[in-house]
Amino acid sequence: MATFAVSSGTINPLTRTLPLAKNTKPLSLFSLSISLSLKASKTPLRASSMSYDKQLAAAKKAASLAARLCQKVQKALLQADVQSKSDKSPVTVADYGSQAVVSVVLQKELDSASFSLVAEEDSGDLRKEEGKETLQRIMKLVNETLASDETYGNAPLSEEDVLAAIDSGRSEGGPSGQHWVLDPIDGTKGFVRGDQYAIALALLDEGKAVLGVLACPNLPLSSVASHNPQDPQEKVGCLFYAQVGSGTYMQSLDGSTPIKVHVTDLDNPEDASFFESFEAAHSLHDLSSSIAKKLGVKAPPVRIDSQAKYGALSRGDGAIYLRFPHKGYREKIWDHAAGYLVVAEAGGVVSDAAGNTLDFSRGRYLDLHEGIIVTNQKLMPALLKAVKESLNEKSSSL
Ligand SMILES: Nc1ncnc2c1ncn2[C@@H]1O[C@H](COP(=O)(O)OS(=O)(=O)O)[C@@H](OP(=O)(O)O)[C@H]1O
Ligand SMILES: [Mg+2]
Ligand SMILES: [Mg+2]
Ligand SMILES: [Mg+2]
Repeated sequence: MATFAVSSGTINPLTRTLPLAKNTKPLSLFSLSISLSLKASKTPLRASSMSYDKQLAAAKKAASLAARLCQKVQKALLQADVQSKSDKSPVTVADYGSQAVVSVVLQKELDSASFSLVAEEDSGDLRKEEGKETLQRIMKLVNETLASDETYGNAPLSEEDVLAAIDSGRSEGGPSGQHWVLDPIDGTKGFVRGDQYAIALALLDEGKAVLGVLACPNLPLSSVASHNPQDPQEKVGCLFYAQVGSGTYMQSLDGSTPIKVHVTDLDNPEDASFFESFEAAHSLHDLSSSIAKKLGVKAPPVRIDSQAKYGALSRGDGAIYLRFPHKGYREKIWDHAAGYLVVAEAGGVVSDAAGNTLDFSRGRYLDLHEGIIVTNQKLMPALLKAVKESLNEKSSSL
């Protein structure tokens, strides 16, 4: 079979063929949820007194398997794999496949009776006549991925199971109970370009983020500041994870010993570097550069896709992340919940442009003031001041 080279941010598709699933015997997700519901716990526990170790292990497994699926697709990416959703944003077989894998793994590993998932994708387009072929491909990918883990080897999912797994992400979330929050591929544009993307999974308990897992298959294990994309020896593939009150850890996606990570302790903004969206349509680059100038930041912006920015910042690759969407854009909780906890547990601060902490308890949207800013505790006061001044200048120039 032909192979693909993914190097220096470009993808060369050489084949349209993906391997067939090893197993074809269908297992209904319904029967799966019945058997798992018998294990459901009836005792609600409060966020502050809980350990989330079991959920964390399940989330790491789910995100790592989803990353495996995404890596396979990114290596073989075809234009035909990229569809446009009704809001014109791209979606690929990997976005759907990743969402299905995470949903199935979480339900298999944990109590499925109380399972609630707030996730980006839904199966609407896949249920249409023209979505049939794509659905077939997603089902094969999902089954191949699950079969690659020995625990799930013998029970392939049917098309209906895959559709149901994707649609389990329709929860509205909210302030009570536990809700998983998933972006199956954050940075789909980066994914399609062959650049950075992340599988971002968080758990909310009573409206607060208590777990955050970020799988970043293309992020170098060493700092992005010293990253050399020409170096074939350079290792990539990071898994960041955080549990409330327990710090943030990073390991390689192929399973190295985890190391505890911290945001930078820099206190001079002149020495800081800052991250922003790769896509200018997603964040006002002019505004970020005006803020950076006020702070005296000398380094040029580091533009990378997705919540990989939160991961990179949590280990001190850069000191500041600025995100100012164009007017009218409403942020979604899955674009920030996991990244928020990864940074907060590494000692960083994430707020809106007015200094308010992010509120994930209000449903699928994040309602906030103007934008999102992220840095360490020492730099935050100066950053807030620069943000306020730049926003005032911007509004008085309109
Ligand atoms: N107009 C607009 N403004 C702001 N943000 C938008 C906009 N459109 C999309 N999105 C969301 O941006 C997510 C990608 O995150 P980033 O901006 O960090 O990455 S990127 O550099 O743009 O690729 C991206 O996440 P994914 O859809 O999961 O890729 C979107 O949720
Ligand atoms: Mg999207
Ligand atoms: Mg996203
Ligand atoms: Mg996405």
